Amino acid sequence: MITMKDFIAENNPILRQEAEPVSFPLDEETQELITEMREFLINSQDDEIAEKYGLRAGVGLAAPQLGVSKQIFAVYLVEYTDEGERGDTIIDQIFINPKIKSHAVQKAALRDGEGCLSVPHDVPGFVPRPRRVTLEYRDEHGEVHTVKLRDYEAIVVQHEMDHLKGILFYDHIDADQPWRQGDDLTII
Ligand SMILES: O=CN(O)C[C@@H](CC1CCCC1)C(=O)N1NCCC[C@H]1C(=O)Nc1ccccn1
Ligand code: NI
Repeated sequence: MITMKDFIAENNPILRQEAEPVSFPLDEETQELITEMREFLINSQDDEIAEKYGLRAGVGLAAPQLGVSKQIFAVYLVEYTDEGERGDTIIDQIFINPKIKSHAVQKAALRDGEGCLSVPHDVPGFVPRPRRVTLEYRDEHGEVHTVKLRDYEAIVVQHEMDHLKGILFYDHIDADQPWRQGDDLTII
């Protein structure tokens, strides 16, 4: 199973590389990787398992974070009830060779900024991203899908897309005024 020791260090050059496209049908190794990436996200959001294995809870994971420079990321986003029970699944998906086909001009940023499982320290500041994106990707079977995402889901997917392009969230933070909220920035 994937644990935090499988994450490469923040200064590892692989995190700054452009990841390679994946060919289909997927080979055994890639299929195994994909299964493990999704499992990691599910495990990391299970309090007991996360506690037992020292996992940082994550909602998304990109292959380059594990030192694998392939255009693959996983997102596992579920709703939680007030009692912390697992609710509806919002996104449970493997994205392969993803492409942003179009995006809104309007920007959105998370109120508390972003973090990254590959960055073991806080970097404060808004991370402005297009508020809506249209994403085309292949699933693990090679099927092509196109989805429109907005707000939090759009932010998560763009954070992962950045990893495939060697970009880290703090590359987007305004160095002079990290918490500057221009009039075209929606805080969510
Ligand atoms: O590339 C992928 N990463 O670096 C994992 C990141 C991805 C998110 C960061 C901002 C948008 C996508 C991640 O998930 N986090 N960032 C570091 C610590 C918090 C954690 C997080 O937001 N956890 C979470 C959120 C909701 C439900 C469960 N867990
Ligand atoms: Ni990240």
